[in-house]
Order: sequence, then structure tokens, then C-alpha cells
Amino acid sequence: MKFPGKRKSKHYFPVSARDPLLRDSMLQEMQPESEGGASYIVGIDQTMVDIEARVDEHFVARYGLTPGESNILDDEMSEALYQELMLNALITHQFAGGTVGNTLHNYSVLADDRSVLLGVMCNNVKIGDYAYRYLCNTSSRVDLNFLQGVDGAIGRCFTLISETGERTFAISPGKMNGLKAESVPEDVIAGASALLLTSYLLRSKPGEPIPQATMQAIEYAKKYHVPVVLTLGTQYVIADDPQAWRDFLRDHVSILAMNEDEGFALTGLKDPLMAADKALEWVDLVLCTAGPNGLFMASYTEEEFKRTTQHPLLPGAIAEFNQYEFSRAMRRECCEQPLKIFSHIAPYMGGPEKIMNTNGAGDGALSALLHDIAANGFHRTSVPNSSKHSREYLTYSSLAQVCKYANRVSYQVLNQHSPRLTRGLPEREDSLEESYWER
Ligand SMILES: Nc1ncnc2c1ncn2[C@@H]1O[C@H](COP(=O)(O)OP(=O)(O)OP(=O)(O)O)[C@@H](O)[C@H]1O
Ligand SMILES: Nc1nc2c(ncn2[C@@H]2O[C@H](CO)[C@@H](O)[C@H]2O)c(=O)[nH]1
Repeated sequence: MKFPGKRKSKHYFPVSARDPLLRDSMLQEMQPESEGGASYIVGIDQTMVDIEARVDEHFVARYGLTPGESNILDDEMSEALYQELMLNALITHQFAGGTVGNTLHNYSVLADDRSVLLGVMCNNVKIGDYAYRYLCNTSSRVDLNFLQGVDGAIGRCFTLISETGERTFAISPGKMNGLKAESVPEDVIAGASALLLTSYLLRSKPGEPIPQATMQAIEYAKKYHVPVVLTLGTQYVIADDPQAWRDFLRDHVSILAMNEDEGFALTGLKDPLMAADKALEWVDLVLCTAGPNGLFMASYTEEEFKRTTQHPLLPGAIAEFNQYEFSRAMRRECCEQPLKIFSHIAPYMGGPEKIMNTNGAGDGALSALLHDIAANGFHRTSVPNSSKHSREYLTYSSLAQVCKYANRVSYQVLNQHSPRLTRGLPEREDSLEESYWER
């Protein structure tokens, strides 16, 4: 486990700790962990490759697609669309994709540690085909041993970028929704620091098993008190039935990741701070990205242990909302006197000079949050007596610190073409507190 934001291990296991017993256990525990991994994230996804193409303004309308949406195609339409892209040589890039697959890959790159992907994979993989590319473009730290074999293709996600830069997904599903409930391993969920899901998993055709597999995973997560993390797909997926999603969040989810449009579809509130605040009625921790306006986080902490920020207080619909952003996030049910906490950060260094691709910037932010959550699990197992764990926190770091890290990772994704990080953050950033942040 590398530590979030490239912090040195001393930030996690302070060498000046006074208790010699604790220090001995620290020394033992800091030995390289076994391959099994003391702390990991598990996720379910529809296995798919992204096929990115530049298209003219009429293309999306001609295929009857909703711009900005993730549209599902039937086989006939998929073939016609693919043939047109090929004929006109419009395909510019092909990557492994899927919102959860991207997030787990990025988590594993950042943490240099294990994550587990549940989903389907072709029984018969041929060199050069899409399944092969998917496997080749996934970090070797993502454990693919629990994938379920299927006879047929994985999904294809045509990522159509219009002349105005708008991004529309057109999904050719193949067998991506074929994951069965019996392929969800109870012990893998039981040992995880978090279970990552996306709202896309629940919108398959009648008879496809992936929604049941998702509900099975949620049941296991609840049984073992593993936080369930849900990333919302697109605003349209949510807008179809916002009340059903609110109920789903209330009943099953601890941590919610969304962008401001999805936040609006869910809550009816345009202001991302207010949308995040509203979502705290249903979940314990919210990450709401807001494109060029940076990102917001909201959660709960124990009133008695709240920590006041040293940053300037920010104006907003909730006055001075970031006042306690130096506090660590907790589940509401674990607080005796829950206090809401909020944080905001503007894009890292104002955003890159040239944005290569915004696809996956939100997934990148979430992978940073998951890294902090897993680091908390790692530290809890390594130094269980630490005062850090005298209460059951969700994150290792304060909300403000997680915001910085998430934002930094989004910047990295904006700076490259693929939604999947090709490498971790630069080595010279050995602390989030060092001057690199002040530039
Ligand atoms: N135009 C921009 N300028 C500067 N920073 C940006 C810009 N767009 C995005 N970002 C950074 O990326 C983060 C995530 O962006 P955004 O809200 O667009 O994610 P998203 O819509 O969830 O993306 P995706 O669904 O593709 O993963 C923002 O919080 C911000 O830090
Ligand atoms: N799992 C899943 N991912 C999707 C879907 N539509 C788009 N994406 C992914 O969303 C990512 C960007 O967040 C892209 O890399 C796409 O692969 C979908 O229906 N299901």
C-alpha cells in the first residue's frame, strides 16, 4: 500500500510514536504485505472497451442517440454504427473502459496495491480481440481471477466526441450483463475495504442476471459491514426515476460519487454543495465533482471531535460551509452527535493548460477517495490500537485532504488521453503539504 497523495509512511506510522509496544507492532506490520493484500477494494462492472471516435454534429442524431447519455444499442444498430466508423476511419483511440473498471485500475495504480474486479470475460480470448485488449490494458494489480467466463463478446462502448466536444456513449452490450449472483464470492466481499458499484449495473434487459449479482454483493457487504460505494452513471439514468434512486441510496449505499448534473437529476438542486447536502439524507459521504468548478465533499463527523479548518472560510448557500473540513468522515450511525462537514477545492493549479480528454476525470477523483478509504483499512489492521481508530472513521484523512488528493488525480486524468492512469503521481510529490501544492 502506497499512501494517498504519495505521503511518506511516517505520516501514517509516525516514527515519534511514544508507545514502544505500538512501535514494535508498527515495525512488524510495515514489512511488505503478502500478495493476498491486507486491504483492497472490490467492484462489479460491465466489462467493456471504449472505442473513441470523432463524429460530425449529425452523427448522434442520425442514430437516434440522446447526446450526453450512455445509450444502449441493439445488435443491428451496433454493427451499422461500427461499420460507419470504420469506413470513414473515425476511430481515434481504443482503451479498456467501464466506469468501475477504470476506477479500480486507477486505484491499483495509485495505491500500487490489489483491487478485485467482478464481471464477465470471454472464455475464448484471441490475441488482438477486444477481450484481449481489455486484459492488456488493465493494471496487473487488478485481480481478475474472480471474473466469470461467458461464451460471447464483452461490451463495446462507442465514445462519440462531437465537434463541440460533447461526449455521447453508445453501448453494444455483448454479454457484459451476464454476471450471475453465484459468481459473487462472499469471502472477497467480506474482506474488502469497500464495494464499488455503478448505477449502470441496474439497467440491463429483463432476464439478464447482473442486477441480481449486484444485489447479492450488497447483501454480503451489509453482512460484513463493508461500505457500499455507488457512482452514478449519467444524469439520464438517474432522471428516469430519481425517487427509486433515492430509495436505493437510503437502503443500500454509504458513499455516493456523482457530478453536478447527476446531483441535479437526483436531488433537483443545481448547486453541487446543496445537492451534496441533500444526499446526506440518504448516505454518509458524498463526492460531487463540478467540472471547471472543482469538487465538493460532504459527510458526517462526531461533534465532539470536529476539527476547525485552517483554510479561509468559504461563502456558499451554506455559510462558511468548510468550517470543519479538517475532520475525518464517519458514518452517521456511528456518531453519537452527528455533525455535517463539507469541503470544496478548485481545480488543481487551475486545471491543465490543454485538456486532453475529460472522460474519466470523475472516476479518477473517486479512485483517490477509495485509496484513502483502503489506507484507513490498512492502518486499522496494522496498528489497531492507534488513537486514529478509537472511533470508526470511513476515511484516513480529513475531508479537506481527500479533496486535494481527488482533485490532483482528476488533473492527471485530464492531462492524458485515456480515462485510465498510465502511471501513478510523480514521485517528487512526497507530501500533499509540501510546496508543490502551493504553486
Ligand atoms: N474544464 C475543466 N477545467 C479544470 N478542471 C476540470 C475541468 N473539467 C474537469 N476538471 C477536474 O476534473 C474533476 C472531475 O470532472 P467532472 O466533474 O467533469 O467529472 P465527471 O463528469 O464525473 O467525469 P467522468 O464521468 O468522465 O468521469 C473536477 O472536479 C475538476 O477537478
Ligand atoms: N459500466 C459501464 N460503464 C459505462 C457505461 N457507459 C459508459 N461507461 C464508461 O464510463 C466511463 C467514463 O466515466 C467510460 O470509460 C465508459 O467506458 C455503461 O453503460 N456501463
